[in-house]
Amino acid sequence: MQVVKELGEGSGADELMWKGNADDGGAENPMEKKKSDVYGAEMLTDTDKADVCRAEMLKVTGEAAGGAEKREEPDRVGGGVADDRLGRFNRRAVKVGEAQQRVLAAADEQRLGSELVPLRASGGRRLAQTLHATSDWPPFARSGLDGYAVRAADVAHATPEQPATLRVVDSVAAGGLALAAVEAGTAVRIMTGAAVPAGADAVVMLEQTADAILADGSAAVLIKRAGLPGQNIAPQGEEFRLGGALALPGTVVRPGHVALLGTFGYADVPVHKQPRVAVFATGSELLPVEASLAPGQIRDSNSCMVAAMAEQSGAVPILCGTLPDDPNAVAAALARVWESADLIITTGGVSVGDFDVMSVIFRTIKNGSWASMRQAASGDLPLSTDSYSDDELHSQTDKVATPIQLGKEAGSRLLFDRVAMRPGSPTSAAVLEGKLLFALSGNPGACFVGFELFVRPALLRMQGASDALPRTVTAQLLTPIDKPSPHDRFVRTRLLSQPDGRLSADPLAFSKSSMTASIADADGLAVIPAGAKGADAGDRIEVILIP
Ligand SMILES: Nc1nc2c(c(=O)[nH]1)N[C@H]1C(S)=C(S)[C@@H](COP(=O)(O)OP(=O)(O)OC[C@H]3O[C@@H](n4cnc5c(N)ncnc54)[C@H](O)[C@@H]3O)O[C@H]1N2
Ligand code: MOO
Repeated sequence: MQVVKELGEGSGADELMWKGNADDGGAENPMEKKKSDVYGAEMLTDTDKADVCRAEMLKVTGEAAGGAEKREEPDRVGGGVADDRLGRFNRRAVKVGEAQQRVLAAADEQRLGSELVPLRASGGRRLAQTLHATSDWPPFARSGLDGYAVRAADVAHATPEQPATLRVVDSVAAGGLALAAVEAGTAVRIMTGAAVPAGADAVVMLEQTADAILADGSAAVLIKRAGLPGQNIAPQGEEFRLGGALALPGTVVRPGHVALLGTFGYADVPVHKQPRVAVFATGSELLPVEASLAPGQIRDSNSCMVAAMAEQSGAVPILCGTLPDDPNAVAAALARVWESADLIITTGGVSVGDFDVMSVIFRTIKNGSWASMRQAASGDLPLSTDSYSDDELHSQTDKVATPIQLGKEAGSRLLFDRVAMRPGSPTSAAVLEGKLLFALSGNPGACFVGFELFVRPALLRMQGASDALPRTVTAQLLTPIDKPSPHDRFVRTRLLSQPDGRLSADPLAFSKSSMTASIADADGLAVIPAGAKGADAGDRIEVILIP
């Protein structure tokens, strides 16, 4: 025990981990140079680093090299200090694209059902089925102007000097129907939007006519401009034919769709249900937004930011407040909210610190002991993660009346607990008893990026979006991003239009993982691929658009 403790406080492995994963401020780590020299850390992947850490720890604890594989076995809750440390570091980084695919596959399994909402409330929702035109549109040949419905043949040669004279047989307003048909030598006065009377095949605008009286005293019109068949008439079915598709499932209902659906009589619209998203912030340092600052404490800004982002993704956030750095309290809270949420997001406590509670929760999911922990934390067992071994846990759970299922059997599985990206490398995701759980970093910048890359796509997919991944554009980088990184980097940036119409990316200052200042100004996330160098000014780079 003593040896392990010493390792924890001063090992090169730990410092290497710190260096490799802390945000851009990591460059200021005074140990950086030394550790890079020893391990070539600049280009180590997280997996490499985890391996180095593991190897170092196994060496110190006296285990054979082959023991490393043994350590891949589930690390059990409460398995002792050495196990705990191994569990903390044994997190293999997956690439962003792979992590997104895992999230989308899980979200596919959790697509939400549909509901009918009033048309007025359908804006921003996603259609649950293809909607069709319920009639031709326009439903009748419609005048585009105020004027006279005529037979084009009657006015084919009309000029101001030699106008065509037509007897006016009727007048029709929008919403009405002419009683008389247009026959040779006659016209019907017509208003914009009215149905063109039978017999007419052209409408002449009022400005090209003059009123007249015939010898018999009846009303007439002088047509002073030649007309062509079809002029100023919107034919029936010009825009849509009965049964034609208006919009496909998954389409976001925009104002234009609302207009279409209103046009075709969809008073109620079938849309995907909105995911209910529970949002917890973990961290004993967190104060509610309305509280005054106290020494060492900060306000919980992540919860509301995440809630706003969830809303922007079509979800209904449920703000659940802050949780202390106590795994049992977190497990109990997750269990409590599980019923009323479709997806759960936590922020903070996901790294390797002593109080990183979400890492503990994720380890139980990873090793299949989540259900035990949940049950215990919910009050059925007096469990404390560090006071019970796994065996003790199981022997106690055997005694409870309702047999519990272990995590995997109950539909819980880890999707990833580390991503090869910066910021947000500790971002973790799991399926928790059939529902998606995301543990975003507490660092506001990393929290934001984690949401954009993983949570938003999940929420969109649950609402039926086929194009759930973030949209990207290509832009020219305005200022260099020099720092090499073993992981892809996602740098908050402003997007500007150049005179030639192309886009340029202007990386924002104060854009470290821990910083909040630049989030509000960001139009996009500049993607700087992993590599020994960053990116030069003038490079064409990919930028993820922030909605
Ligand atoms: N030894 C190591 N330390 C750290 C590593 C590592 O690999 N080894 N990773 C670093 C990286 S990268 C990140 S990112 C952070 C992630 O930390 P957590 O996600 O566990 O977040 P916390 O430690 O809880 O908080 C980090 C930071 O953010 C503030 N915070 C937390 N919650 C909120 C909130 N709701 N609203 C506003 N601000 C919040 C918190 O006070 C901290 O300052 O870990 C590095 N460390
Ligand atoms: O760099 Mo962490 O990955 O700061 O979010």
